[in-house]
Amino acid sequence: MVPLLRSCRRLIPHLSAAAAVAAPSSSCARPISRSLRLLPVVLAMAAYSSGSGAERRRLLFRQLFEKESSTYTYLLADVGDPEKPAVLIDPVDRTVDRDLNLIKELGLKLVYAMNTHVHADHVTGTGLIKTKLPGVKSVIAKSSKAKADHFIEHGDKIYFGNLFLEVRSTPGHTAGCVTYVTGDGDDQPSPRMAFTGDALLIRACGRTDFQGGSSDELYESVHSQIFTLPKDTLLYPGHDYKGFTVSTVEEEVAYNARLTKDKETFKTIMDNLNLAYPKMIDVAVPANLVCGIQDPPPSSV
Ligand SMILES: N[C@@H](CCC(=O)N[C@@H](CSS)C(=O)NCC(=O)O)C(=O)O
Repeated sequence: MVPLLRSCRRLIPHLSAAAAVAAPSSSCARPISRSLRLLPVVLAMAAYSSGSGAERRRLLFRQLFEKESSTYTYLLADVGDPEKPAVLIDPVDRTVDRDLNLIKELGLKLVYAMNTHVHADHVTGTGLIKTKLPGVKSVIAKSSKAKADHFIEHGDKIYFGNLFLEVRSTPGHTAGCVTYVTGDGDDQPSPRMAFTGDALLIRACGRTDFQGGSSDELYESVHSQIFTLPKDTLLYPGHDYKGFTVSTVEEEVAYNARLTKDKETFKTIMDNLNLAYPKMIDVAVPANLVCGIQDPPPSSV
């Protein structure tokens, strides 16, 4: 396990360890009562703005969709910080202009363009974003063996303003998959939110038949790193092919069609998915290993 503050100091050099531990929460926090938080309308709103009191207002959250690959990109920002620092999780090259335009309209400062893993079905937008906004740093797991500015490991924290994402290693769909989880603490959004990439899809999960995939490992990853989160944790997948947008730990523990089974049954299900290979796999994987930008670009070779 990596010391929790190791990468927070590494990724945000201006933030001291002490400041990271004792990130101040606003004195004008007005907590929502527990009973109010149980009302369905408030739960529905949590998909767009998570947390209680000041922490809820600090987090700006958008779920964005790329329809050709059915990929979700997530935008999170700390709008309680004067600079409004933001992160993008799993941007797609085709929708980079849409995402950067939104970031500009909202007055955010994009700090990190992050991937949950080396995608096989689309080209990541992280390299293109870096060419358009040179200050932005790309982030991916060290275990992915891909190129990026920052390599994260299990237990690392990625700060944007006073908010942070905790890194949980969730291999199985690919060897280098991670899940990003909003911070645990009174000054962090509640309920927590987990960005699962392709480890966990709503009522399903990522396939395990290439890129170092392993159904055994995926089962362990989801059960140990995602299903152990608080049951009200909001789960945001990397894709959805059925029209779902968000789930919770409680829902998936009860209803996930694959991961509610015992491990041997799960492995049999995964061995018999019989899915066609992603159409773009031969282009996407080599491109994503170098942040989506090939050097020199394919057209000039
Ligand atoms: N048809 C799509 C690829 C669909 C696919 O294989 N999706 C992956 C995630 S992207 S590698 C997956 O894990 N699916 C699990 C499932 O149960 O569908 C294309 O050709 O791009």
